[in-house]
Amino acid sequence: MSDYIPGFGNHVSTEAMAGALPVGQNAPQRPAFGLYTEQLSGTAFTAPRHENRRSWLYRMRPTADHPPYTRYEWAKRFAPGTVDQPLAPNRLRWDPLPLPQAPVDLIDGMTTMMANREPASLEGVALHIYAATKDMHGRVFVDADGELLFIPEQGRLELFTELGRIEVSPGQIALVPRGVRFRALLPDGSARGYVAENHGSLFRLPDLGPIGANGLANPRDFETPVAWFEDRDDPCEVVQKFLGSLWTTTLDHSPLDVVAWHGNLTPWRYDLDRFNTINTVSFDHPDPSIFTLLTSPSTVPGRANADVVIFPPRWMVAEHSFRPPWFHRNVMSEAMGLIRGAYDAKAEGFAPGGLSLHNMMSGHGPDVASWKAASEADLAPHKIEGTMAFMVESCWPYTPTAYALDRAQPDYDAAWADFPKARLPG
Ligand SMILES: O=C(O)Cc1cc(O)ccc1O
Ligand SMILES: [Fe+2]
Repeated sequence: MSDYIPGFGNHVSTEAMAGALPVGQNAPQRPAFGLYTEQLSGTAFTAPRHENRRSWLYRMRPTADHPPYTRYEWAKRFAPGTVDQPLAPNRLRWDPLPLPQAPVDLIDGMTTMMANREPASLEGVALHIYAATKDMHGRVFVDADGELLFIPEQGRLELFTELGRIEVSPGQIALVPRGVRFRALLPDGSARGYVAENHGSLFRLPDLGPIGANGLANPRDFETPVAWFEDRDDPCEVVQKFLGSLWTTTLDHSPLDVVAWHGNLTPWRYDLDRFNTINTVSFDHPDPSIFTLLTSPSTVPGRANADVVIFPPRWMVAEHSFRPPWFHRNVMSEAMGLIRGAYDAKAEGFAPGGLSLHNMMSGHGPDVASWKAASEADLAPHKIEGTMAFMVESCWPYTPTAYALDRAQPDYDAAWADFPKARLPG
């Protein structure tokens, strides 16, 4: 569908028409072909160089030329705000959302499940689930509140963005930067998956520390699309998420009209099967930070605004150890989803497309069946196959939306009921 340029955070130069990209400067007096120059900033102008992200866009019309936005009255489950009554410290889990019966596109098929902080604080993360059955026609979406990490679970997405076209399948993820307009098509007729909306510092690859220079998600496996544009003079609605609400305006042309661009603020996709999973070859279950794919640091060193962690197929070889996740209480808050297969800490009730929330300090870990099986297992090397779970772990506790809270599984606590009591000697 598109050509891609390998690498994470690289300074990319790409043009869909020869001669569109200025050479040796960003803002020529008269850009080629009468194009308009626009800088799109993902970090403050003055961010340290190694964190600074921006791209220069050369487009057929300036983004500035648009009528006023008014409230978008549809997509009632998208960004409705979270519940405002005190939140009980309960563990929560959700069954997958059904695909809509009627034709619904990605925008109207979005359900916000939980969020923390406010977008205006430039911190926090929201988790949405999309379930869509129709291409976006005659409209685009743009998120001023954060970058969007798409985690498909069913069906491919074609993301036609201002900076190029990305096809992403279940088992891959894709990122659309804050402020980049895009249209989503569903080549398989329907699609379902998760979106992590990051209001905080931009996702980056984690430091590897003693792991060394290689491992986990390797930079070369991220793919950025080459420039692509459409020259369309028919009406195009722009739906924008801004400060937690949805807004709409209509242009008389497609804003996907960027003929060339250069910079390091880019969309990308990544195949989760490329993740170089690292784990114990001796004993005990390492902290799940060993599986960090992306991190959005907070202002406190080592305490992430959001870590995106995956649990891929892997060999389990730990000796004399309880191999699945241990029981734990975490100062960080954990939202989890499942892309395929089963998760090794939950024998039942956590289905692909489902979601769970273990907020700050809530006791959780293996359910009774997983605990029993792992406690009695023969500890021969064993490969966990056909699975892909993920976690968006945040230092900020999540609050569900009213829609999500109403639909949480009623019996999730039963996952940890009826553990036999320890038998002390004497
Ligand atoms: O709760 C979970 O299932 C996520 C998780 C996985 C793991 O391997 C260790 C700790 C942890 O929170
Ligand atoms: Fe956990």
